[in-house]
Amino acid sequence: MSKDFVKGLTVADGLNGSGLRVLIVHTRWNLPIVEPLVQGAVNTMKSLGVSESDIVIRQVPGSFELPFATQTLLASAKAAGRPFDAAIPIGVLIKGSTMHFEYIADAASHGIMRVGLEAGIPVIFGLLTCLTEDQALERAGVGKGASKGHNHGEDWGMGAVEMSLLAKKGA
Ligand SMILES: Nc1c(NC[C@H](O)[C@H](O)[C@H](O)CO)[nH]c(=O)[nH]c1=O
Ligand SMILES: CC(=O)[C@@H](O)COP(=O)(O)O
Repeated sequence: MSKDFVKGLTVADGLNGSGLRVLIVHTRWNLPIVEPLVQGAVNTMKSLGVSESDIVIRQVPGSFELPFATQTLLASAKAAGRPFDAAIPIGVLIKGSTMHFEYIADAASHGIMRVGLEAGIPVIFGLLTCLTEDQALERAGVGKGASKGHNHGEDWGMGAVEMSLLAKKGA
Protein backbone atom coordinates (compact mmCIF):
# COMPACT_ATOMS: atom_id res chain seq x y z
CA MET A 1 0.00 0.00 0.00
CA SER A 2 1.43 3.43 -0.93
CA LYS A 3 2.85 5.63 1.84
CA ASP A 4 0.32 8.33 1.01
CA PHE A 5 -2.66 5.98 1.31
CA VAL A 6 -5.73 7.88 2.48
CA LYS A 7 -8.56 6.40 4.54
CA GLY A 8 -11.48 5.29 2.37
CA LEU A 9 -12.76 2.66 -0.03
CA THR A 10 -10.69 1.80 -3.08
CA VAL A 11 -12.81 1.59 -6.23
CA ALA A 12 -13.21 -1.97 -7.52
CA ASP A 13 -12.53 -2.46 -11.24
CA GLY A 14 -14.71 -4.22 -13.79
CA LEU A 15 -17.99 -4.18 -11.90
CA ASN A 16 -20.95 -4.81 -14.23
CA GLY A 17 -24.25 -4.32 -12.46
CA SER A 18 -26.53 -4.83 -15.45
CA GLY A 19 -29.41 -7.14 -14.61
CA LEU A 20 -29.01 -6.72 -10.85
CA ARG A 21 -32.03 -5.83 -8.73
CA VAL A 22 -31.35 -3.77 -5.59
CA LEU A 23 -33.55 -2.65 -2.70
CA ILE A 24 -32.94 0.63 -0.90
CA VAL A 25 -34.80 1.22 2.38
CA HIS A 26 -34.21 4.68 3.83
CA THR A 27 -35.38 6.56 6.88
CA ARG A 28 -37.35 9.80 7.09
CA TRP A 29 -35.42 10.73 10.22
CA ASN A 30 -32.73 13.30 9.24
CA LEU A 31 -34.06 13.23 5.66
CA PRO A 32 -32.00 16.23 4.38
CA ILE A 33 -28.90 14.11 5.06
CA VAL A 34 -30.45 10.76 4.05
CA GLU A 35 -31.56 12.04 0.63
CA PRO A 36 -28.06 12.76 -0.75
CA LEU A 37 -26.90 9.38 0.58
CA VAL A 38 -29.70 7.64 -1.32
CA GLN A 39 -28.93 9.63 -4.46
CA GLY A 40 -25.25 8.80 -4.17
CA ALA A 41 -26.00 5.10 -3.98
CA VAL A 42 -28.43 5.27 -6.92
CA ASN A 43 -26.07 7.30 -9.10
CA THR A 44 -23.16 4.93 -8.46
CA MET A 45 -25.24 1.82 -9.18
CA LYS A 46 -26.54 3.35 -12.41
CA SER A 47 -22.98 4.25 -13.42
CA LEU A 48 -22.11 0.56 -12.94
CA GLY A 49 -24.92 -0.59 -15.24
CA VAL A 50 -27.83 -1.18 -12.86
CA SER A 51 -31.10 -0.10 -14.48
CA GLU A 52 -33.03 2.59 -12.62
CA SER A 53 -36.12 0.38 -12.92
CA ASP A 54 -34.23 -2.33 -11.00
CA ILE A 55 -33.59 -0.05 -8.03
CA VAL A 56 -36.57 -0.18 -5.67
CA ILE A 57 -36.74 2.52 -2.99
CA ARG A 58 -38.90 2.32 0.14
CA GLN A 59 -38.94 4.42 3.33
CA VAL A 60 -39.45 3.87 7.07
CA PRO A 61 -39.67 6.26 10.03
CA GLY A 62 -36.24 5.67 11.58
CA SER A 63 -33.17 3.48 11.71
CA PHE A 64 -34.68 1.16 14.31
CA GLU A 65 -37.21 0.09 11.64
CA LEU A 66 -34.59 -0.66 8.97
CA PRO A 67 -33.93 -4.33 9.83
CA PHE A 68 -37.61 -5.31 9.91
CA ALA A 69 -38.44 -3.45 6.70
CA THR A 70 -35.43 -4.86 4.87
CA GLN A 71 -36.21 -8.41 6.02
CA THR A 72 -39.88 -8.12 5.09
CA LEU A 73 -39.31 -6.57 1.66
CA LEU A 74 -36.58 -9.08 0.75
CA ALA A 75 -38.87 -11.97 1.69
CA SER A 76 -41.91 -10.64 -0.15
CA ALA A 77 -39.91 -9.95 -3.31
CA LYS A 78 -38.51 -13.51 -3.22
CA ALA A 79 -42.00 -14.95 -2.70
CA ALA A 80 -43.26 -12.94 -5.67
CA GLY A 81 -40.56 -14.36 -7.90
CA ARG A 82 -38.79 -10.98 -8.15
CA PRO A 83 -35.87 -11.47 -5.72
CA PHE A 84 -33.39 -8.72 -4.92
CA ASP A 85 -29.69 -9.29 -5.41
CA ALA A 86 -28.78 -6.90 -2.61
CA ALA A 87 -30.26 -4.41 -0.17
CA ILE A 88 -29.02 -1.08 1.13
CA PRO A 89 -30.72 0.09 4.35
CA ILE A 90 -29.86 3.80 4.75
CA GLY A 91 -30.23 5.81 7.96
CA VAL A 92 -28.52 8.62 9.83
CA LEU A 93 -28.18 8.55 13.61
CA ILE A 94 -27.06 11.78 15.29
CA LYS A 95 -26.16 11.63 18.97
CA GLY A 96 -28.52 13.58 21.23
CA SER A 97 -28.41 14.15 24.96
CA THR A 98 -29.58 10.69 26.05
CA MET A 99 -28.51 7.10 25.52
CA HIS A 100 -31.15 6.67 22.78
CA PHE A 101 -28.45 6.96 20.11
CA GLU A 102 -26.40 4.09 21.53
CA TYR A 103 -29.33 1.72 21.81
CA ILE A 104 -30.63 2.39 18.29
CA ALA A 105 -27.15 2.19 16.77
CA ASP A 106 -26.50 -1.16 18.46
CA ALA A 107 -29.91 -2.62 17.62
CA ALA A 108 -29.95 -1.41 14.01
CA SER A 109 -26.38 -2.48 13.22
CA HIS A 110 -26.82 -5.98 14.65
CA GLY A 111 -30.25 -6.25 13.06
CA ILE A 112 -28.99 -5.24 9.62
CA MET A 113 -26.18 -7.79 9.80
CA ARG A 114 -28.58 -10.54 10.90
CA VAL A 115 -31.05 -9.84 8.08
CA GLY A 116 -28.37 -10.31 5.45
CA LEU A 117 -26.95 -13.47 6.95
CA GLU A 118 -30.39 -15.04 7.43
CA ALA A 119 -31.63 -14.07 3.96
CA GLY A 120 -28.39 -15.11 2.26
CA ILE A 121 -28.45 -11.79 0.41
CA PRO A 122 -25.83 -9.03 0.69
CA VAL A 123 -27.16 -6.27 2.94
CA ILE A 124 -24.93 -3.20 2.95
CA PHE A 125 -24.41 -1.28 6.21
CA GLY A 126 -25.80 2.11 5.18
CA LEU A 127 -26.02 3.60 8.65
CA LEU A 128 -24.19 6.78 9.65
CA THR A 129 -23.66 6.94 13.43
CA CYS A 130 -22.52 10.51 14.02
CA LEU A 131 -21.83 12.55 17.12
CA THR A 132 -22.67 15.84 15.44
CA GLU A 133 -24.78 17.10 12.54
CA ASP A 134 -21.63 18.35 10.81
CA GLN A 135 -20.13 14.85 10.90
CA ALA A 136 -23.26 13.52 9.20
CA LEU A 137 -23.37 16.28 6.58
CA GLU A 138 -19.74 15.65 5.64
CA ARG A 139 -20.34 11.91 5.25
CA ALA A 140 -23.24 12.63 2.94
CA GLY A 141 -21.03 14.90 0.82
CA VAL A 142 -22.97 18.02 1.76
CA GLY A 143 -20.71 19.39 4.48
CA LYS A 144 -20.59 23.10 5.30
CA GLY A 145 -16.83 23.29 4.70
CA ALA A 146 -15.05 23.91 1.43
CA SER A 147 -14.47 20.19 0.75
CA LYS A 148 -18.13 19.21 1.43
CA GLY A 149 -16.83 15.78 2.47
CA HIS A 150 -17.39 12.37 0.83
CA ASN A 151 -20.80 10.85 0.06
CA HIS A 152 -20.71 7.40 1.67
CA GLY A 153 -23.83 6.49 -0.30
CA GLU A 154 -21.56 6.13 -3.32
CA ASP A 155 -19.54 3.49 -1.47
CA TRP A 156 -22.69 1.67 -0.48
CA GLY A 157 -23.94 1.56 -4.07
CA MET A 158 -20.64 0.14 -5.27
CA GLY A 159 -20.66 -2.36 -2.41
CA ALA A 160 -24.14 -3.55 -3.36
CA VAL A 161 -23.00 -4.28 -6.92
CA GLU A 162 -19.73 -5.89 -5.83
CA MET A 163 -21.34 -8.12 -3.21
CA SER A 164 -24.19 -9.10 -5.54
CA LEU A 165 -21.68 -10.27 -8.13
CA LEU A 166 -19.65 -12.10 -5.49
CA ALA A 167 -22.77 -13.93 -4.30
CA LYS A 168 -23.77 -14.85 -7.87
CA LYS A 169 -20.27 -16.03 -8.85
CA GLY A 170 -19.61 -18.05 -5.71
CA ALA A 171 -16.19 -19.52 -4.93
N1 LIG B 1 -32.93 9.77 16.84
C1 LIG B 1 -32.95 9.09 15.63
C2 LIG B 1 -33.88 8.11 15.35
N2 LIG B 1 -34.84 7.78 16.27
C3 LIG B 1 -36.06 7.07 15.91
C4 LIG B 1 -35.89 5.54 15.91
O1 LIG B 1 -35.06 5.11 14.84
C5 LIG B 1 -37.25 4.87 15.73
O2 LIG B 1 -37.84 5.30 14.52
C6 LIG B 1 -38.17 5.20 16.89
O3 LIG B 1 -37.51 4.90 18.11
C7 LIG B 1 -39.49 4.40 16.82
O4 LIG B 1 -39.24 3.01 16.74
N3 LIG B 1 -33.85 7.44 14.17
C8 LIG B 1 -32.90 7.76 13.22
O5 LIG B 1 -32.88 7.15 12.13
N4 LIG B 1 -31.97 8.73 13.48
C9 LIG B 1 -31.95 9.41 14.66
O6 LIG B 1 -31.07 10.29 14.87
C1 LIG C 1 -30.30 9.12 17.82
C2 LIG C 1 -31.40 9.65 18.66
O1 LIG C 1 -32.31 8.94 19.02
C3 LIG C 1 -31.25 11.03 19.20
O2 LIG C 1 -31.27 11.93 18.09
C4 LIG C 1 -32.38 11.39 20.15
O3 LIG C 1 -31.96 12.57 20.81
P1 LIG C 1 -32.04 12.61 22.42
O4 LIG C 1 -31.05 11.57 22.92
O5 LIG C 1 -31.61 14.01 22.80
O6 LIG C 1 -33.46 12.28 22.82
